[in-house]
Amino acid sequence: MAAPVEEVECCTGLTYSIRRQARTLREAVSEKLHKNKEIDFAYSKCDPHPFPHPESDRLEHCYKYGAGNGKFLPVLLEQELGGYTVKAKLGHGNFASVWQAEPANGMGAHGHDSVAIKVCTNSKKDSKDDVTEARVLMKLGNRTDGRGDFGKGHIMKVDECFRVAGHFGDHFCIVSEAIGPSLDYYLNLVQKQGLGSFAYDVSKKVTFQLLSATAWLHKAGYGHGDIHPHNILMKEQGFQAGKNAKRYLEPMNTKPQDLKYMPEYLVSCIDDDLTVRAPLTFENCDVRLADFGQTFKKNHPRRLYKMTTPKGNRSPEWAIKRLPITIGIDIWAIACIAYRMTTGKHLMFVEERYKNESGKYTQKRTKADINIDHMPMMVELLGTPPAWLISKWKMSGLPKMNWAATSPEGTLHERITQDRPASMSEVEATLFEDFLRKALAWDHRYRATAQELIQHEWFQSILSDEEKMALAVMAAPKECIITSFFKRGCRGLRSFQEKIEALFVRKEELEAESFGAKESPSIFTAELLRL
Ligand SMILES: Nc1ncnc2c1ncn2[C@@H]1O[C@H](COP(=O)(O)OP(=O)(O)OP(=O)(O)O)[C@@H](O)[C@H]1O
Repeated sequence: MAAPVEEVECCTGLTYSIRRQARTLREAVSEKLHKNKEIDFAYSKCDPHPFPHPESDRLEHCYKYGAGNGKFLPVLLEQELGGYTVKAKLGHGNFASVWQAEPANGMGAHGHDSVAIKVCTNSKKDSKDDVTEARVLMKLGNRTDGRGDFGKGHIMKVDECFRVAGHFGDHFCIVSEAIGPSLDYYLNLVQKQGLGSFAYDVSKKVTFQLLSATAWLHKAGYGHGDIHPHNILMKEQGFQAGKNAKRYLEPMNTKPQDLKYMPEYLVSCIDDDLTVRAPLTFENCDVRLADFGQTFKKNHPRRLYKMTTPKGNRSPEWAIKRLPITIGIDIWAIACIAYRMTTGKHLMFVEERYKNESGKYTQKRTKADINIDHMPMMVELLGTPPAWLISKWKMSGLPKMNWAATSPEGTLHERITQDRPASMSEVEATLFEDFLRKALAWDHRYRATAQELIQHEWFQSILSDEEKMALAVMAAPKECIITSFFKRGCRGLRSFQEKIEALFVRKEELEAESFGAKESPSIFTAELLRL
């Protein structure tokens, strides 16, 4: 008779029963560790917020200071920071606090009398990303696409970087021009004013500028990876942060052992105050794409350890296993933002935290839990995904769907009809739907590129003659542009000698701009032979 399974020895020399016990023990330990981790996490996050704000919890939490990794540098107003004097707080995110500062002795090296200093957290892992962010932004600042750099002006520029010593290691600081409030500020402002959404042409213009910045960025070989309203800043001439209030810390709000690492007070930032600004207008809206902390090379898959993009703006690639994260995630996020600006409603909204019985937000939801809500929402809105994606659906742990019953078109059309602003005509609504469908293609390989989307008819009504011309140049094949560039160089010249010289000058100019390296030699020869 065969021996009972428990008694059989496996290749490790242990009986199955011992292995099973060991596994149970391991699982119990890991569960306990996980629970402890959660309790610790929940403990710090669920501490009473030092100053619960009536509208938001935008004041950073005390746990962002204490001992450890990933903590902020305590900064106070009027403090000296790398040759600048801190004047006001501009905002904070998960990985940095941002301060408006003035050069300690007059005008700064880059001609700005007021700058924004992004003081990054002390974590080594984050610091690597911050250095990457600064390096990429500096590199982008020096890059040209040789076609007039359409869209580059809407990308934030970096002036300089330095490091400051903190309690637990160095903090990397990035100095840039102080730009203005974030798009999120204006979205909250229109909500508060009861307008619901931006004026229709304003939302179109912001989307267009955002797409042109993204098109330039993608052409330069990078994806942004974290496009959301907090990271889209609206340029304001002579921008000054609004009044900052000092909120003095009380010991009861902080852990006693962390007290010595806390700043004396926290500073409320501009985004808290929704009373100081007028809404955006078509004339004054000027986008700057900021926060390149998650930027990635176009052809390299993204690292996933630090994701801050609002979950509702994430593309299906985030949830479906073994799909590459490409620059298509930027396009998806922009489409979601465009919908919110135009209609005042979220295209897809998922709760990022659990709520307790009294309706208060508590811990963060897990990624899997969020996907279970988010993905069926996508199906309902955009219709049935392609067959290959359905085959990956199940292994990605997503909820079972009755694919036969899902509508192939989805409810996007009905949603637009229901949510569209009164100023959007029937024709415009059709164009808007077409724009969204192209940007929200399930398959990232068939999703429209930023370059294609800025040429979309939906934008035609708001484009200036200059912009139309720039778009035509971008759309023209490289060969045509180079040929006309050589031809223009010889225009009006009579002598053979002058024409040859002009062609050589143009050739050198092209080489200097490293534009059309492949095409220009043959076109140059052809033009030379034509003389
Ligand atoms: N140059 C600037 N001018 C004006 N305000 C700025 C500037 N840079 C950043 N801010 C403000 O500071 C906030 C936080 O900055 P940023 O998004 O770069 O921080 P982060 O920690 O990397 O954020 P995230 O958590 O999104 O990764 C922004 O939402 C914006 O309001």
